[in-house]
Amino acid sequence: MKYLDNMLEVGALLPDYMGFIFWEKSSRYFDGVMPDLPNSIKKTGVFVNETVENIVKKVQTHDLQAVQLHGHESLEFCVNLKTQLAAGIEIIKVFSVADDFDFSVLEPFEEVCDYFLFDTKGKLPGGNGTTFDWKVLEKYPSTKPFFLSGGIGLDEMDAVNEIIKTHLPVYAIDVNSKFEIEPGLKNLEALQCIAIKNK
Ligand SMILES: O=C(O)c1ccccc1N[C@@H]1O[C@H](COP(=O)(O)O)[C@@H](O)[C@H]1O
Repeated sequence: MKYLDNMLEVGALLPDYMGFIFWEKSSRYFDGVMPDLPNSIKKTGVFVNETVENIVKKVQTHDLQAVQLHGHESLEFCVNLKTQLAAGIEIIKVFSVADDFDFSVLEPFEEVCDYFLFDTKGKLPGGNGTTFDWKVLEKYPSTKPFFLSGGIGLDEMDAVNEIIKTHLPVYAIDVNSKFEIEPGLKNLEALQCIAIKNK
């Protein structure tokens, strides 16, 4: 999210999480003032290879409840970050997935991260607007809940509903560029379709 009025409108739909991109190179880069949002919404900072110090500052300044690590953050980095964040701030570690994704890389992160997030490997660290072949998730070896992400739009909703019905621990569906009018400006009408379906 990037624009104040748009944040308030989307906030009224009560998503569980709302994301703010703190990666300067993104067309969705957020550098504004955080509005008052319903308490149930976890304000989530999205970071790409940022320093622990800067992440902690953003968490405090914007009263974030979760951080999404969307770069090549190492296990050591995550452990260090955890010690610097107040208790209860969630760490969501992103992994960029291609057909040959090696799920064994996840195991060391299980303890320190609250959730995994699977996004599509692409040119950009995130926001590529493309899906990956969710069949690779059949090899998911863990019970750790994960966010499913990467190019999810209204056209993917049937497939989303199918994957939710499987044994996989899909915790949340993360939508971004496919629900936008322009980068950072979310399409309320499109979001309302899924918000209503979820009630
Ligand atoms: O959206 C961005 O600009 C972005 C930049 C850097 C890191 C992450 C970013 N977005 C995240 O990417 C995924 C997938 O987005 P999409 O549906 O493919 O557009 C999502 O988690 C966004 O938060």
